[in-house]
Amino acid sequence: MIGAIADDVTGGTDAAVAFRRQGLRTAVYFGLPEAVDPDLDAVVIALKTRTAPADDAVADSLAAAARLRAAGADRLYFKYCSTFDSTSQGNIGPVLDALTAFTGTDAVVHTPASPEHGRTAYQGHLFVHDRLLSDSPMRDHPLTPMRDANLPRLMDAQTAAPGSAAVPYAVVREGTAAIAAAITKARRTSRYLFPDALTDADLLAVARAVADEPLTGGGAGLAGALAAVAAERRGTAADAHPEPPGGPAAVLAGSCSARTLEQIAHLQRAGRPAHRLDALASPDPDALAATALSWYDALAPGPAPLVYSSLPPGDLAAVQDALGTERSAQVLEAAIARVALGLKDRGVTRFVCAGGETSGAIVAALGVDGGVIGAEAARGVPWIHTGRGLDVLLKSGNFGEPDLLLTASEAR
Ligand SMILES: Nc1ncnc2c1ncn2[C@@H]1O[C@H](COP(=O)(O)OP(=O)(O)O)[C@@H](O)[C@H]1O
Ligand SMILES: O=C(O)[C@@H](O)C(=O)COP(=O)(O)O
Repeated sequence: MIGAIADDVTGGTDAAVAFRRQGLRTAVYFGLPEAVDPDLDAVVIALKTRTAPADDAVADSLAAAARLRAAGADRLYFKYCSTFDSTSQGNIGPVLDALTAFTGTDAVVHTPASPEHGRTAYQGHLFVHDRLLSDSPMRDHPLTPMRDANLPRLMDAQTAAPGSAAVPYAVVREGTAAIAAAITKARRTSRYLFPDALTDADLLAVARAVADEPLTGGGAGLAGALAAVAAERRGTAADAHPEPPGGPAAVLAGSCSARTLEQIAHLQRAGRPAHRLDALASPDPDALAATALSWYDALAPGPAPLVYSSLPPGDLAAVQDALGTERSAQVLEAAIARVALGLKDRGVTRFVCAGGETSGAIVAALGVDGGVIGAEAARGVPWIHTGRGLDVLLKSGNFGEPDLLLTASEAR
């Protein structure tokens, strides 16, 4: 069994669907489950550790690792963001340091490269489509602004084991044997190795070289490639295509990522009713949620509404300057989570959520502890059928076409 630990819930569903696409029997859990079904091929435990204090992130990740190992996971995967979302305090470094000790390995091959999402790695640098990570909109992320694109340097700033190294593209292009030889040599001096990858074929060549390592990690790209190797070994058939769910819907957005802002604009141009949670007007989650729910109660029956806090970089900076980055995020996450609970009480069963931290707060409030992976509304963005009469779509900030929030919440 492959056991994956994801640092947020959107990343967890992205990894889970990458496993399931290859035909692996996969489950995703939000938070630490009481028990893990041992008859699965892949299990993802999605946590909310990306921006937590490093000690908490380490403790939660180790608890998840122990649970996965007890269920029979002989290989662990640490799923972090394809844009390497982290700060110099972590949490990718501290969590990988702890998992390295847990598994007793001496080197970890990991890469955020996910070519299907436009993330590629070349000469140890991470690109988002045609730009370096540090020139992409990720430089303005509210919690993890990414102002460097050099992966070994980013890693060295947050790990107790500096000396991270890239496996250059010239080696990756030669294929699995060359990659394996380079890893054997590099692991004598470096704990963390970042193979370059421009295509899914590159990731597959890397996956063949590391499929039996006790610990690997990165984005959904390498996770999917490892799943392809596992499926190949056991002759598993690729997955069928399930239908998206129906039911009363609402869109909840707390992501300030460029793509989410486009998707919100698209939704509003289509005439969807929208209400913004304004933390400057009232930095109180209860008051913000009460105002939003009164607005909802006054709506005439119609298409799924949007409740959001998302703002473009300049307006976002004004809120963060006034309230503090951490406090404004906490207030808005708590407010949107309370709105979700209120909407559930009012009969909404289909929640389209934008943003990883935001989605983590929403699933916790709804008491959703995981589910079955359903149809993909966009690449890496599957519906989760929770088995509690609720279906949730947890969209990573930067994923999906501009019309995703609109189409996913259409009447069905
Ligand atoms: N108007 C705002 N002011 C300050 N922080 C905000 C605002 N809107 C959203 N946030 C916070 O920004 C963070 C966005 O992160 P997240 O939900 O993970 O989105 P993404 O998937 O784009 O990274 C959340 O913590 C959210 O509460
Ligand atoms: O790898 C990715 O880009 C996503 O799976 C992911 O981790 C999503 O994080 P958010 O953008 O914070 O939602």
